[in-house]
Amino acid sequence: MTDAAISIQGLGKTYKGGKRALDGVSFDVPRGQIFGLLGPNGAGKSTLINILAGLVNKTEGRATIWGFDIDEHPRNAKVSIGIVNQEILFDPFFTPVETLEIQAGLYGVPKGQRRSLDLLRAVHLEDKANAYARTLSGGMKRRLMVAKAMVHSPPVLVLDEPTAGVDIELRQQLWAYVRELNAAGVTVVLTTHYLEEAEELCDRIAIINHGRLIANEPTRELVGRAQEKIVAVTVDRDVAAPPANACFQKIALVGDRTLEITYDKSRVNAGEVLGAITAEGLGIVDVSTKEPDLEDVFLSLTRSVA
Ligand SMILES: Nc1ncnc2c1ncn2[C@@H]1O[C@H](COP(=O)(O)OP(=O)(O)OP(=O)(O)O)[C@@H](O)[C@H]1O
Repeated sequence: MTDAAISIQGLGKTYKGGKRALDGVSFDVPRGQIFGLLGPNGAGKSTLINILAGLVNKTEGRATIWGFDIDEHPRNAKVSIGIVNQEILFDPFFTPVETLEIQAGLYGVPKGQRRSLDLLRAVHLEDKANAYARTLSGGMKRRLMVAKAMVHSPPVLVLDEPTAGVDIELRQQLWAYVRELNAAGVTVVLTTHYLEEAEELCDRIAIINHGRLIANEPTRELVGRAQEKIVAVTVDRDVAAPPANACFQKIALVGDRTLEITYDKSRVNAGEVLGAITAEGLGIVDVSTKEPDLEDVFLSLTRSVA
């Protein structure tokens, strides 16, 4: 028995035809977190989620959901998780409220315990409760998919690329709802290509590339791992050409008096960089630094193991 919301050990998948989609992937999703699963297209994220959903058979390894092994206790594992897939799947001739009632029926939720209207309210679809689902916009359908995944009140919710094709306003609404669910105790796993969102939303991030896990850390530590740092230095006189120095990785003149310097923070510190400027006889008037964002980290990690 594990305390993790999801625990994956040595998970592997080789598709018929020989494609190795997952290779020895192990990680835990701690309970109560918003956990980001990132990776480039084709990295294996959907395969992993489909294994958890019981839609794809793994070839090796183990996975537990809320302590239930997906092979030994598949029913308990299944009711512990709600999954929102990339594809929008529901019958267009049912209304949202009917869609949720049918789904609750499939999960054996007794009528008295169903909360279809509450769920529709939470995803801002209460005024569409009785409209035909096929008349909903793309964003509304996606929100209905989230509500559908929550009918059996699972402790873990997985969202596979939930905001692909959703406009910014709806995306914000969806994230607000994800945060509310998480605040109410639901562990959330999401895959996304929007790195800045993962950075903003997720407590912890795992990165998969070519079927292998290449990072699994608290978001803040992951961001801190970017080694490149940029400092913009404004000096007290016009500079004709940027000075060269071994501690600069790159230097560019971005105005008559502003130099943008990229340095490797594992090798030199900001003091040495500024010292190299003053050693050129230039006075420093202003300094600003740019923190690396997740995009930088992601690119440097995926590049280094490609
Ligand atoms: N049913 C299948 N049969 C054979 N190969 C498959 C199958 N499904 C996926 N693959 C391959 O396995 C690899 C991983 O695919 P997967 O869909 O898991 O990646 P992903 O990270 O979810 O990508 P995306 O973000 O594009 O959805 C890819 O090379 C894909 O082509």
